[in-house]
Amino acid sequence: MASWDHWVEAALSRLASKKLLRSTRPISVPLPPSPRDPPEGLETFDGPRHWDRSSVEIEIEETTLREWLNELPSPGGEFIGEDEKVGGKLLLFSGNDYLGLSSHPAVRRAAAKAAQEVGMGPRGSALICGYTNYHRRLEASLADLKKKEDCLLCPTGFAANLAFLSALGSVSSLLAVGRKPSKDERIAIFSDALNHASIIDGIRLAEQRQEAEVFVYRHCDMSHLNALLSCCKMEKKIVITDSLFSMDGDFAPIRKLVELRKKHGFLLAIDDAHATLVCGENGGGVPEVHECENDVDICIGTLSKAAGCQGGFIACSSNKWKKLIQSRGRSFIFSTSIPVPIAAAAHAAVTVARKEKWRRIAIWSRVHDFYSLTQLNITSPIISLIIGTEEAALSASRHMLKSGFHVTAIRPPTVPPNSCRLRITLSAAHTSEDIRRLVAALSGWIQFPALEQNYQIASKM
Ligand SMILES: Cc1ncc(COP(=O)(O)O)c(C=O)c1O
Repeated sequence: MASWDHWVEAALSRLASKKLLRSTRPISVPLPPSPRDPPEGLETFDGPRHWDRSSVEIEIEETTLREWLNELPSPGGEFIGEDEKVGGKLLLFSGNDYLGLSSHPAVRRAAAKAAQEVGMGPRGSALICGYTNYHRRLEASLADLKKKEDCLLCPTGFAANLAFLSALGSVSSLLAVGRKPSKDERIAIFSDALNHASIIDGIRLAEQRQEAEVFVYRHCDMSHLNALLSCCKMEKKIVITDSLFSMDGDFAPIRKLVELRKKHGFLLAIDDAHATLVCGENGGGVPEVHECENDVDICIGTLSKAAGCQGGFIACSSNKWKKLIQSRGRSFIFSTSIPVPIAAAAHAAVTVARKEKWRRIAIWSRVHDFYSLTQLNITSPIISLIIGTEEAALSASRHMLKSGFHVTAIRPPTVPPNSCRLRITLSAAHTSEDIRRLVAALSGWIQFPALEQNYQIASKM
């Protein structure tokens, strides 16, 4: 990484000489006198409580349910008849609040307290007036969680990927003083074929500005990646991948990526959006599971999933990257930073998630429950049941809705045509009984290996 250090340093000094080096301006928010003392400290619990259910139970009116059902195009055009009984409660299996933290008292209290004290600020981008101690504290806790030198908050996870990739591209422009970078001077970006849309858009931005050349490797195919890297004569290489793929629920082969990094000397950036707080003893994500935090240079994440809040972040191996991104990351610079109550709530969520380890144990037990009942080869709380055509996936989703489950059909452009699917997400707030009922409802639609096996055993008896 010595050469990357050198290139980033050179890019920073170019920025400084052009008076374009930016830094955030922490501000303190004056506190109005409080009518009564807020509860001391941060409250944590040793197991699920009644409020946890509110993150997976939703209620909708019968008319709304009917509207939902009728909105879905169906070949038969059928709708629920007047005499059909439809419960107004649905069990949610499509959210990303993996640990159920969005309803945690400490998270809600932190948001409410900050809103009472400060209001909804921050009224500007982080470079103008939208950067407070609340933001700084959250950045520090995320840097610590990810074992990185520093961290930069962004308005969303989507914005975080855009900011990182636009800043990355700027390295080649900044170094090619006063002209477009030649092909060899550009950044060679190697990207998994199933990376998240925000990575794709960030790459497109860099490509369009003629700052990068893009090499898309087949999904998780390390031989293909190795071959592409071996053929590439460009100097500034980076590999970027989702760590846990949002639509397929499989993991990137992180150990093999680390081996390839050693061999080819590229910069390794991962989008740990779905694994942060879900994977690893402390919730540090995929790098913590594989004890390779030091081999991952940039770890991007979001606070909108397991943290149950909102906002994105970029944890960087060195503060130089943070300086570069905050000076060149367009979606960071030109967007209002997250509101103070959200920053306060997210900080509480990260703290709670680290302390309440039972939540990680619970979600992985639900993954195991689902596996035991179906024998499907699943590896994470994201379960992708590929159905095929759009019509079939919509019918399956409608069937689940009628059975009391909110499970969405995922269609193009999110996934390729004819690989439409039901995407099921599990949460620590689900119970084993929820999973049993879910599988029973799904089995009216999908043939599971375990049920097939049971059927075969039963028919032989
Ligand atoms: C892998 C991945 N990265 C980034 C994002 C964007 O996160 P956010 O919702 O915070 O914009 C998502 C959200 O769907 C995602 O799945």
